[in-house]
Amino acid sequence: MSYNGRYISVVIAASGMGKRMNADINKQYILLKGKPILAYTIEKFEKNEYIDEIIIVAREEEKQYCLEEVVKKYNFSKVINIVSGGDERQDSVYEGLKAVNKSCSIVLIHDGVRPFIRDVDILNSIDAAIKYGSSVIGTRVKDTIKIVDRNNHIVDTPDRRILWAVQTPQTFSYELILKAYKHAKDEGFIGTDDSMLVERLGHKVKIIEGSYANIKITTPEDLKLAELLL
Ligand SMILES: Nc1ccn([C@@H]2O[C@H](COP(=O)(O)OP(=O)(O)OP(=O)(O)O)[C@@H](O)[C@H]2O)c(=O)n1
Ligand SMILES: C[C@](O)(CO)[C@H](O)COP(=O)(O)O
Repeated sequence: MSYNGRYISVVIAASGMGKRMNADINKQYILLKGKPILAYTIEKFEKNEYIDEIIIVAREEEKQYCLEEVVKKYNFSKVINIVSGGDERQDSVYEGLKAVNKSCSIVLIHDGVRPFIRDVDILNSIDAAIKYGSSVIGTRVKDTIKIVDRNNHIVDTPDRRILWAVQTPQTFSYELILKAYKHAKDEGFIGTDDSMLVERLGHKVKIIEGSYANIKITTPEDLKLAELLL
């Protein structure tokens, strides 16, 4: 364990309510081939030799379920803490970041509902975060993207060669991401990913090309795709 003497932590955000999934249970606990989505996700980091610890962020009322039905059931020994999340993903991740080990040097932030992350992407994101201070896994946009106005009239067609769709993990020097989260909190800024908070500090974030299979399970169609990918 550990990467060239650096202590590597992972914060897995699993405190959402899955409104777009519209299922009976929160989507991170939906079973795929009998196993919760969240368990597939944790397993990727549990088995990665460079990861030292995993912090799960769960809804307060689901913490016990998460402990019994995911962490204990699948013997995840690297999960050292399950902390309560907040209203927004950003609030949840912040709680996770505050709970990492004091020795943490690099932290990966990952969505609990992205179970198809590959080992190579985890490794590349750690390498890039060590080199540049921050990294984000993403893919080149395949479609042509349009910018539209309030009436859904197209106002611009940006050059596709400079467009990327970003995923997680988003990986940072611990000191930098904590500073970015504190800054965003002080300013009342809510971003849609972690990188935005670091970008706001004026820091350049490195994009690493990942895989289109690293989907975020969001809507019912994604469950069908996930079953195929398994
Ligand atoms: N307050 C929140 C909201 C989201 N998440 C987590 O962030 C990840 C990505 O968010 P998303 O796919 O948007 O999940 P939900 O918020 O659950 O979905 P929805 O927006 O459809 O309600 C998920 O693993 C989710 O559990 C979180 O930890 N805390
Ligand atoms: C962080 C993220 O995974 C990047 O794609 C995503 O922004 C989180 O969830 P969202 O609520 O669907 O934006």
